[in-house]
Amino acid sequence: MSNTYELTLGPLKRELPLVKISPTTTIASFVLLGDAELTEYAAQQLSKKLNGTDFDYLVTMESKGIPLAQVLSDTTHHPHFIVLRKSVKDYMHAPLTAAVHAITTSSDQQLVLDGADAALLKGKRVVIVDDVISSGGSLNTARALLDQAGAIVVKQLAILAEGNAASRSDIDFLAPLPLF
Ligand SMILES: O=P(O)(O)OC[C@H]1O[C@H](OP(=O)(O)OP(=O)(O)O)[C@H](O)[C@@H]1O
Ligand SMILES: Nc1ncnc2[nH]cnc12
Repeated sequence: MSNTYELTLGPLKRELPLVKISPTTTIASFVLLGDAELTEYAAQQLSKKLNGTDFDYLVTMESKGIPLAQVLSDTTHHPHFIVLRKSVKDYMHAPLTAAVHAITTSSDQQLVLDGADAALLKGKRVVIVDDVISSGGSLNTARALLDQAGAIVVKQLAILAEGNAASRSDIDFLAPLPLF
């Protein structure tokens, strides 16, 4: 078996390294951080999926979602977006926290919504955006925090839907990504 998977996204091609993450699962590692060209292209394409969607804020998750949300924010003229962090910081005020299980991380993790951001999101229409949706664990936890804040999730976007996520009808994405 080759040790990379060729991802094609419109005119762009990337060789993703295959990485065994458990005895039964190998992923094609998609690390968006640092790939400005792909981030820009993906944001342009995802913005088309938001045509006609009325929303107040984009919400993403630390860390690989951040550059994508930044560019998408610019493209869609929504200058302020919200980041769910992976740890509590001393500068946060009354943060909301929830446990998260993502396919890439076996240890315990959490997602954190700063209380100031939670107050901002109350009653607001939000779009969740991430680089990859796989098990859906991160998305579920993000939704739980947004529910707690009283936000209304109107769309869920990702560049790639990995494994079974590609057959979900409640997310919009640009390409499937196989598991191996
Ligand atoms: O659907 P899931 O199984 O939850 O997987 C998707 C999540 O996994 C990745 O983040 P990761 O946990 O690798 O963290 P990072 O972005 O900080 O690298 C990705 O950016 C998603 O947030
Ligand atoms: N294939 C992948 N590469 C990087 N991060 C991921 N998170 C979930 N699936 C991933």
